[in-house]
Amino acid sequence: MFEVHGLTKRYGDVLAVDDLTFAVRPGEVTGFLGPNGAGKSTTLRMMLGLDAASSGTATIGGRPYSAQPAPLKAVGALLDAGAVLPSRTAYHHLLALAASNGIPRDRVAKVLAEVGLESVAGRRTGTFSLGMRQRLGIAAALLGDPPALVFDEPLNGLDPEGIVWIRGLMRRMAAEGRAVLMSSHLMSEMELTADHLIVIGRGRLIADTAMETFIDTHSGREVLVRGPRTDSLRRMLSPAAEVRADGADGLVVTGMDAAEIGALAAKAGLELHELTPRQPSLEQAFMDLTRDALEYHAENTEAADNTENPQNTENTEMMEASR
Ligand SMILES: Nc1ncnc2c1ncn2[C@@H]1O[C@H](COP(=O)(O)OP(=O)(O)OP(=O)(O)O)[C@@H](O)[C@H]1O
Repeated sequence: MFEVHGLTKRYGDVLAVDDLTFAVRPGEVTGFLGPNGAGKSTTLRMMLGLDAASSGTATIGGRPYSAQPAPLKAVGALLDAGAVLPSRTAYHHLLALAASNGIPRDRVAKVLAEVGLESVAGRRTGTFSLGMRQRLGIAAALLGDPPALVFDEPLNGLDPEGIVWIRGLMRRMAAEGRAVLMSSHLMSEMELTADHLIVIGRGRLIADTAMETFIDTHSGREVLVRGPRTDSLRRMLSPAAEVRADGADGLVVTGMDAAEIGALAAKAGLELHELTPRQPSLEQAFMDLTRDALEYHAENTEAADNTENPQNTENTEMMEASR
């Protein structure tokens, strides 16, 4: 549905997007991830014809955005929720968009109901909260009932109910066969929402893979072990596994599974009080993968404290060349 090929953007000396190639499939929610300044918004703007590419192409359903006869029917997008005339009511904002794209006016009421803004449809958007503006931006994206949707940080400003609603909406849009591309820094939400991930760092593609594969490959599986004799346990497990302390009586072990650790402990006659495989998270996998691509980070962040993950060097293997 979306195809990006060799997409590159230079702003003077800054290479914001560097030879990006990827595709976004229909029927899936694809998460678009990258640290601050990685080039996500620039890529989305080029895909939507809001910025000219220095080189490369971006198409939606085989055509560039500028060649779409009715753009809102081809792709719905929320990039900047603030980009609305403050003096216009929500209803008139959507009505103007519908009129300029040949969309029947009854869609306006439908999308206002869909995003929960019916009761404030007659209010000027200048009086809207950030979350209300986000909902209005989503209504605009849905207006043309398009087969492709792009959302840049759609969760900004949404309350917990709104976040759960967005999750359901994205899943439903994908289940209806649409291609959904969504950027967000909220990893826990992304993990619940996306099927596939495209990760960029410093403008370059660093992963293009299914969510599950991404987490499995980029996050060392950990096992929490507790017992009264952590010193003996540590000696027994390293150097075969990577071991770090967790409180006075615990160890977090990477590189060995719970069964192996349990068997070794039993053989050595070491008492264990806990042996728990820990579910790796998208957040951990993302931080491990993108540590080298961070441009802006504070000192003493958790990312800097994490132990090294030897799998980081295998980033390029994650890219599915066949896609
Ligand atoms: N109009 C512009 N002029 C000059 N540089 C720009 C412009 N727009 C973006 N950049 C630069 O391009 C790079 C990528 O920015 P972009 O906004 O695309 O990143 P991002 O991944 O969306 O970041 P964030 O997660 O912080 O929103 C940054 O170095 C940014 O400073």
